[in-house]
Amino acid sequence: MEVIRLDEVSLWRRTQEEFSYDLKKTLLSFLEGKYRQPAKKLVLNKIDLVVERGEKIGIIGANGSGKSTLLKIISGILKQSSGAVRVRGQIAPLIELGAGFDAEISVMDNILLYGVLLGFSRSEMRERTQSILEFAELQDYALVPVKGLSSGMVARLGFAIATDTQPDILILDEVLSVGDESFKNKCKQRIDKFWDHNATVLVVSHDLSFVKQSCIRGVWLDQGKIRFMGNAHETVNCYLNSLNSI
Ligand SMILES: Nc1ncnc2c1ncn2[C@@H]1O[C@H](COP(=O)(O)OP(=O)(O)OP(=O)(O)O)[C@@H](O)[C@H]1O
Repeated sequence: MEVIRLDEVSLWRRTQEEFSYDLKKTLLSFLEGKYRQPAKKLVLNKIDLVVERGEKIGIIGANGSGKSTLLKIISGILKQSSGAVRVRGQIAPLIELGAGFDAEISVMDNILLYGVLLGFSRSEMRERTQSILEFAELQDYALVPVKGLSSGMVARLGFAIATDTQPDILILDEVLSVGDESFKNKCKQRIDKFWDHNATVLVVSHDLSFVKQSCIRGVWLDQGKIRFMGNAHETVNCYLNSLNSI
């Protein structure tokens, strides 16, 4: 059964330089007749992707190739400029490293907040809090504001929350690159559990051996385009070969 379908999905984003334009400069250049349209970049370029229920897909590629953006489009955080996106089933929240949490409030309150956003009642979430803290190994940090955690700890918290709720579709961004070895193993086991439950898993990772080991299919993104798609081994090898030939 098809759970995700992207047809010719493209996304344009304004380039970062534009953010440094201040209003006065823009107005002045406009008055002088020199106004330029803000530069835009094609971040995703006609992506076609069909994901079947239960697939485990690893998304790889260079920095800036569009991997996280693709996950955001699938999760509905970003809207494509053109093309169609269809997703069937409950999708886990995509919690980016560092973002997504309120840094000023405690770990516990962030867990409750996320739960409520996901539609769980407060009492239900209170029950879940313990298992989330335990999995993330952050029991001693329950009352610490998130800004007091290391980036690896934030990633662990994100992973623990996203995977505690048994979603149909699990989407993970880079979490495995940040966790230490023992946490990585725990993550792998949990991901395997999702596999057993026939959940669909999409992972962005720079950890190519993880992609080879734990994913069935691989997608290699290159400058916003799918450069190669196939079984995970083939995809990783193809990507590595291209790096070696530079
Ligand atoms: N908030 C933003 N506004 C404008 N452009 C952005 C924004 N975030 C990312 N981009 C641009 O979109 C492109 C793709 O970024 P994306 O984060 O999806 O890449 P990535 O493959 O996940 O990279 P990495 O491996 O470094 O995490 C890059 O050119 C980046 O500069």
